Amino acid sequence: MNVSIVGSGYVGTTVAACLADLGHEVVTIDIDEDIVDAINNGESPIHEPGLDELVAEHGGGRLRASTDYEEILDTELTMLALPTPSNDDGSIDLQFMEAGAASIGEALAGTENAAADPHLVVTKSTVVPNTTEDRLAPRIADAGLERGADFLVASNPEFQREGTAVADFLNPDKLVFGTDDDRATALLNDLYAPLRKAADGDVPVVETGIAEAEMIKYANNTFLATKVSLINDIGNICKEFGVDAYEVADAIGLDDRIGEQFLRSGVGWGGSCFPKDTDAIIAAAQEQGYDPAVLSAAVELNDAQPERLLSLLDDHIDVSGKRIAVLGLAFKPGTDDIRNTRAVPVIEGLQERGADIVAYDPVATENMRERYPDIEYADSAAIALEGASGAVVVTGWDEFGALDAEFDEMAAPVVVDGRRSIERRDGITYEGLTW
Ligand SMILES: NC(=O)c1ccc[n+]([C@@H]2O[C@H](COP(=O)([O-])OP(=O)(O)OC[C@H]3O[C@@H](n4cnc5c(N)ncnc54)[C@H](O)[C@@H]3O)[C@@H](O)[C@H]2O)c1
Ligand SMILES: O=c1ccn([C@@H]2O[C@H](COP(=O)(O)OP(=O)(O)O[C@H]3O[C@H](CO)[C@@H](O)[C@H](O)[C@H]3O)[C@@H](O)[C@H]2O)c(=O)[nH]1
Repeated sequence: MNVSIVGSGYVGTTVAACLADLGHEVVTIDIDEDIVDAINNGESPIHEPGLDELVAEHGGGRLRASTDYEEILDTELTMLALPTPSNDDGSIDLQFMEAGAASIGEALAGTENAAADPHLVVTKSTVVPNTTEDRLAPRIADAGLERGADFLVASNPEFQREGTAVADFLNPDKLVFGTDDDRATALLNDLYAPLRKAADGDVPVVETGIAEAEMIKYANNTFLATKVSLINDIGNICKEFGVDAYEVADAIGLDDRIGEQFLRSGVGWGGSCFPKDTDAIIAAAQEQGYDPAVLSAAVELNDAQPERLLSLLDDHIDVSGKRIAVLGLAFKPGTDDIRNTRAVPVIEGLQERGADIVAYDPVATENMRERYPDIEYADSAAIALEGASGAVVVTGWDEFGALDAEFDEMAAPVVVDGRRSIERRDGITYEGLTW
């Protein structure tokens, strides 16, 4: 199939490279010329395991990039993989999606191709229910196009995670096709046929309505975010009783109804998706007159975990004027992404207390330096710990688990672990956030 993808960021580039690898001819359209040049030169514009190889193999061949929306005319379907950030009040900002939809409409309207099959426009981005229907289809139609005759719309949300995006896309738990027209469903089936054939096991396909598909994405993300907040709530209770929350989590995870994943308690969830998507669906629900109490509580609890971490440090030392090591800056291990990382409230809490911060992360230092140029960055965890009067673990990088003699170099070995990365041991004052 000939496929176009508007927006060549994390999702657009990963999906494009994987679809090219599965045999489709794919073109991505982005306003960023550096991204376009990189892809055409066979270089991945983003860091994701496995993506470099796919872009190197297909870039400039079955995978191309362009700044020109006219490219979509040679394709049967176009995916919208544009950003859906938050407005100041947490609600979804649809300006990029509406601009992209309008550009698609203008490109399609410029053709003499009225006799051809209608072009399918698929919402890949995460959008609140009814966005495709109420906000995107009308923008496409604004160019003088008729829905059903000139174009169709569908929703096909994406569930990939950062750090495992390629593997997640190629072996998904499920595919969700939100459509209101059999022709759209047929095109999505054709698009994913090679993936379903190549996947490790059976891939269930959920055929549903467009708004249902949009909501499935929010239900998925907010369920997982709330699961982490719930285990954090349970973990905070455990800490009060001197009970090990990880032993408790391992045990309840054996119950299939609970499941073992997303039960790691600690300093909370961050990243480019959970915080923004939780805020967006809460705001959208409130606009409809419904206040989602559990989701709001999940956010409130998540916002409080970094301060709990710091108050455990306060129990042992007055950090004012002291050198304090922050271990881990990325929002999770395996990425250099610092969007909504819990390291930000931790750093700001330490700054408010007058601490002298030294931060370390194996890959996210440069990103954090742009945001906080004035704090000290160490080249290794060992250097960060040297002379420090306290350390906090914010990201669960495996290498922190191997630290040992390095603690002997601290001025006062107080360690507060927000990710259960480090084992309790003699010679250090150790506090686990929930154990
Ligand atoms: N990042 C993830 O892991 C992930 C996973 C699942 C779903 N999502 C969702 O996918 C969507 C995209 O997220 P992302 O992380 O890929 O975003 P991103 O910011 O990495 O990429 C978006 C791209 O769109 C380009 N762009 C902006 N305006 C444009 C326009 N008018 N025309 C063409 N290109 C334009 C930007 O230059 C950028 O390269 C969001 O809704 C997000 O919530 C993200
Ligand atoms: O037991 C756990 C699991 C996760 N987290 C935290 O939760 C956040 C999110 O982690 P993860 O879900 O692995 O990362 P993302 O790449 O943000 O992926 C989520 O967001 C994407 C964008 O919508 C979705 O596509 C994915 O399915 C969804 O998992 C991170 O800060 C983790 O540290 C915990 O604290 N404890």
